[in-house]
Amino acid sequence: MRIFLVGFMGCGKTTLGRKLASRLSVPFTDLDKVFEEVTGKTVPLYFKEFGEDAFRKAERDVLQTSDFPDDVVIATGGGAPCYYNNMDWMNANGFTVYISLSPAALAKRLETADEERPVLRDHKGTALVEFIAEKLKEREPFYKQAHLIAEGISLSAEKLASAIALHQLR
Ligand SMILES: Nc1ncnc2c1ncn2[C@@H]1O[C@H](COP(=O)(O)OP(=O)(O)O)[C@@H](O)[C@H]1O
Ligand SMILES: O=C(O)C1=C[C@@H](OP(=O)(O)O)[C@@H](O)[C@H](O)C1
Ligand SMILES: [Mg+2]
Repeated sequence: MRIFLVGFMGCGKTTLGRKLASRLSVPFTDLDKVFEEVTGKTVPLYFKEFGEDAFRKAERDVLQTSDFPDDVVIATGGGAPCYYNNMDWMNANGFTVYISLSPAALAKRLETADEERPVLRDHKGTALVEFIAEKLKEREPFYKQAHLIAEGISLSAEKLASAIALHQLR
């Protein structure tokens, strides 16, 4: 099965995706990493040089022209489902899982995360929570189109694997 993990920055797509893939004994792919391989630039550098609109176009092309294996776990970038027809495309080309987390929980993780996320700019503290809450409101209608919604607090790869297996049996 081709599993796409979607959700806001910091919900754990990359971290959990790697563990889930290992648990299912399938390869793991991170869309941000594929993006960097294809374009030859890191995501923050691409943002800086070409801006967000160009990044979204390139991200769509990378997603929709990648030759993903049939069995794979793919961690997407937090904005990917919300631009162009990417969410429909993922729903048609795999099984999608939204890892859902509250703005406060996301902020707690993102405040300390060292990976550079240009979309967050330099928001910190309560401004960060407010920024996330606003952005999540815009993005959640897309995330919620996923085949499965998983609560991200204390979510393990084992729990996620079981939830996916259960959903497949329905
Ligand atoms: N289950 C978890 N509990 C606590 N912190 C986590 C958990 N999963 C990820 N993190 C931390 O949150 C940050 C963002 O995780 P990451 O996997 O990069 O999220 P995403 O790919 O969704 O943006 C990282 O610093 C990571 O160590
Ligand atoms: O939410 C976003 O708009 C983005 C999320 C990032 O991925 P993560 O969700 O893995 O941080 C990365 O694609 C880029 O910085 C933009
Ligand atoms: Mg990630």
